[in-house]
Amino acid sequence: MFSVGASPNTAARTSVSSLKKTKQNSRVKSGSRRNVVQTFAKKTPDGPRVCIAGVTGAVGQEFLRVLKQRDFPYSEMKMLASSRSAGKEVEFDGETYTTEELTETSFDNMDIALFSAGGSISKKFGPIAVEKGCYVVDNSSAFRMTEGVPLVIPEVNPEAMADMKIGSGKGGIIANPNCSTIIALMATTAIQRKVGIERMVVSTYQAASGAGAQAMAELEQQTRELVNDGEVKTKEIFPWGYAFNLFSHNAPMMDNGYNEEEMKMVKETKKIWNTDDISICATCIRVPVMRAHAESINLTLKNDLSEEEARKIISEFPGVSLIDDRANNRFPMPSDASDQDDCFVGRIRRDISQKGNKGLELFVCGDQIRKGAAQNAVQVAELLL
Ligand SMILES: NC(=O)C1=CN([C@@H]2O[C@H](COP(=O)(O)OP(=O)(O)OC[C@H]3O[C@@H](n4cnc5c(N)ncnc54)[C@H](OP(=O)(O)O)[C@@H]3O)[C@@H](O)[C@H]2O)C=CC1
Ligand SMILES: N[C@@H](CC(=O)OP(=O)(O)O)C(=O)O
Repeated sequence: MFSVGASPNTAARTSVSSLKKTKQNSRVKSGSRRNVVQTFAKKTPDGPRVCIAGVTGAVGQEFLRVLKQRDFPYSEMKMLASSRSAGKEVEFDGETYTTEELTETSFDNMDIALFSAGGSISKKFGPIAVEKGCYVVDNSSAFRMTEGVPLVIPEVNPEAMADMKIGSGKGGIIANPNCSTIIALMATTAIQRKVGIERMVVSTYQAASGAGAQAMAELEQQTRELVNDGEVKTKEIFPWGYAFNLFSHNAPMMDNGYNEEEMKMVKETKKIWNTDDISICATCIRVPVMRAHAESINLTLKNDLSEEEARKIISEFPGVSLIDDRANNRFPMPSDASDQDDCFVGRIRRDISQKGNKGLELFVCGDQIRKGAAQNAVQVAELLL
């Protein structure tokens, strides 16, 4: 077993896997499966011109933090949101920017547009940006299943966008996968590569951040109300109480009894792994956690894999750290993953309900706004450089 440090936060950062790979500021090179550290300048005349559509939202704000933390090179930065936010000041990298209303001319002379303003905005403005020669990294689900649009987790399938580079004279759309999908595949891709996965059953425990900044504020408000007044009074985002409660994911329900979030996990996994030869089902639940998702994953493998080998290959995967300390009953928690780049995996064990060494159970936590959204998108943008 792997031991972890005394405090939860130390524990989160202490992992066997940290020895063999880079952490903060690591970059994944196209065509490579390992993180490679590179040093980029920040504001630099030959950097790309970057705009952020949805900068005032939970993901948009995280874009700014991630761009800065990863020293993303840029020559110009433009902040875009709805007309409600036009004129709002945004601080980035020591400069003050005025938020502009997103319009058709917003993408003139831009190289990269990071979109996180919802699917309808992406559908309307994504193609306009591309027409103007801009690369769109889209956080919404608008184009994820569109043929020809790469759906990329840089640690998993950078090759899907290998021919997309700034300076090529054309633009394009790259879709950022659904956050629950990203986190699940960070935990399981090493296993898929090594022995193949026949069946994957996922149960998620999803944070408020996945429903946006207002849902996070409502969870905080309801918690205060429950503690101070004994009842939930504010129900603007969800029709039921969220604090001290949990409920089936709020994505629209489909005819087959699964909701859209669950079906995204099924379809997106197949596209990212480029295979139909896998059975997947998911149950997605919203829990009263602020920003990191957790997922319990049950696998049926195509070939035998021991628990020890599984632990080894998962720990070696870039962007993954282990917290798997049975002696102290210490496994990944959302508080470990919040604000962290890595996804944390633990509870790696044989599924005793399956014969031989073909059944595996594991648990993963990842920050929904970070690796589940903004960080993954910025890593994708790095592949464009
Ligand atoms: N895995 C992933 O890739 C994830 C993707 N997402 C995607 O990102 C989107 C945003 O999520 P999140 O940040 O949590 O949501 P928020 O509700 O926190 O923010 C929404 C953002 O979109 C902007 N916006 C809304 N309407 C318009 C408009 N008409 N024109 C321009 N901008 C507009 C808002 O601007 P204003 O403040 O002015 O209203 C705000 O900046 C989601 O809808 C989803 O599509 C989210 C989480 C994970
Ligand atoms: N998956 C997010 C919501 C979201 O934004 O999903 P998508 O990017 O697939 O629309 C959640 O936790 O609810």
